[in-house]
Amino acid sequence: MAKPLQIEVYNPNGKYRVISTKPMPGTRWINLLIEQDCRLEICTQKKTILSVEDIISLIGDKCDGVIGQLTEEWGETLFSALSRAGGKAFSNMAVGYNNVDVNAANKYGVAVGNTPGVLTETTAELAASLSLSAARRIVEADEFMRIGLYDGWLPHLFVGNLLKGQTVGVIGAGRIGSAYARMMVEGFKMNLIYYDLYQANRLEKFVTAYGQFLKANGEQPVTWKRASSMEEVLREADVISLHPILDKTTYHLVNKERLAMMKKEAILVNCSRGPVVDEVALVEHLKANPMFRVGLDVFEDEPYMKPGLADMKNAIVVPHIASASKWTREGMATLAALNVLGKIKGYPIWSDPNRVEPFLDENSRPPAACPSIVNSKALGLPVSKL
Ligand SMILES: NC(=O)C1=CN([C@@H]2O[C@H](COP(=O)(O)OP(=O)(O)OC[C@H]3O[C@@H](n4cnc5c(N)ncnc54)[C@H](O)[C@@H]3O)[C@@H](O)[C@H]2O)C=CC1
Ligand SMILES: O=C(O)C(=O)CO
Repeated sequence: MAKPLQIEVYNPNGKYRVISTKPMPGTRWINLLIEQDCRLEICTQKKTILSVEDIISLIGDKCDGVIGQLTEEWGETLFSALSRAGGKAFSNMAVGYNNVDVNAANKYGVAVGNTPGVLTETTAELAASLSLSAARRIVEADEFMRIGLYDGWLPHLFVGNLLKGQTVGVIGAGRIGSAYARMMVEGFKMNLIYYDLYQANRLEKFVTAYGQFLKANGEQPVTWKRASSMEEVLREADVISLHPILDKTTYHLVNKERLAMMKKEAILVNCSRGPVVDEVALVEHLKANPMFRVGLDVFEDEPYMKPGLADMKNAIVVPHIASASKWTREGMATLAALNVLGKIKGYPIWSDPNRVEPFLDENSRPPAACPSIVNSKALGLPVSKL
């Protein structure tokens, strides 16, 4: 038999057994669970990505709920194991849940939680950082300094792109895409073109009002346009940031043909999910177009990069850290724990998963509701009247 995974146990006599497959930042989430009669077991095994077998061994014979991670494959096998152990609650510590087979969860009556809202600005800030770093070649220049190549100011040294007055393109103007668009429009006075299946009304109103403000102050107003196709964004924008969910419709959304439509000196940023971009095609495109730059937080075969990507000077690569601010990560842990706790306690579902502040206030008790359950309708779960 395989050796049991290392765990840390809180409140051993608690009535409900809750597993967290990873230690998570902060202590509020731990306290909220143990105050509500949960025995909490946190897997502390030194293994970054747990296998399905590892998680089955953690679930064991009795488990009321699991807080899991986006690196885990939550499908038929795990939901049936959780259901056999009496569990009806699972939450990803993430907003994206492409690692979860929601149909399988529905089949076993397991509620699936996620953590929207708390990571919107933090993730958008990383996309903005990558955009700026790529435009101004900050990583290349930093490396140049460190290896002692700087021997004096030169007119051509690390010349990059000015953002002001250029066009920012957003594909997927939901929570994060809209927050990023506002940062780039307001911060750098870029014009906006976006593509989404739905109209981003609030974003359009914001850019209109900001354009009027600039005009009233004698400055060039910013503009917005909702593109009728993704290709229109690719052709027109100077900086393009990808923020859709990952599903069948967005797999390899950016492929060889679409890369070829982009401007030769364009910047592409991906803080959504790796498979939204065909990474092999991207490496070829970067090789053929040295002035084209990318900023990547996510990769097609995480944690690996496709061959050649790491050698490209026109690529900035960071290890899936877009939501990694202390406030956000602690908030994500709290929301994930409250999703599981709420389902165990039979609480209703919070009516607006984007309005998460009441759950995050450290100085008051969180509402008696599950903050965000993605399959609440399919499971017929009641909605909170709060
Ligand atoms: N790199 C990181 O650490 C993080 C990555 N993410 C990723 O970002 C994604 C988006 O998060 P949110 O903005 O909170 O979600 P959201 O649901 O608010 O926004 C997603 C948007 O994509 C649009 N969309 C869906 N299919 C599309 C298509 N085929 N073409 C164009 N647009 C399409 C939707 O209409 C929606 O407006 C998450 O699902 C997750 O995968 C989120 C947080 C952190
Ligand atoms: O929340 C998500 O979807 C992430 O990728 C990590 O924050």
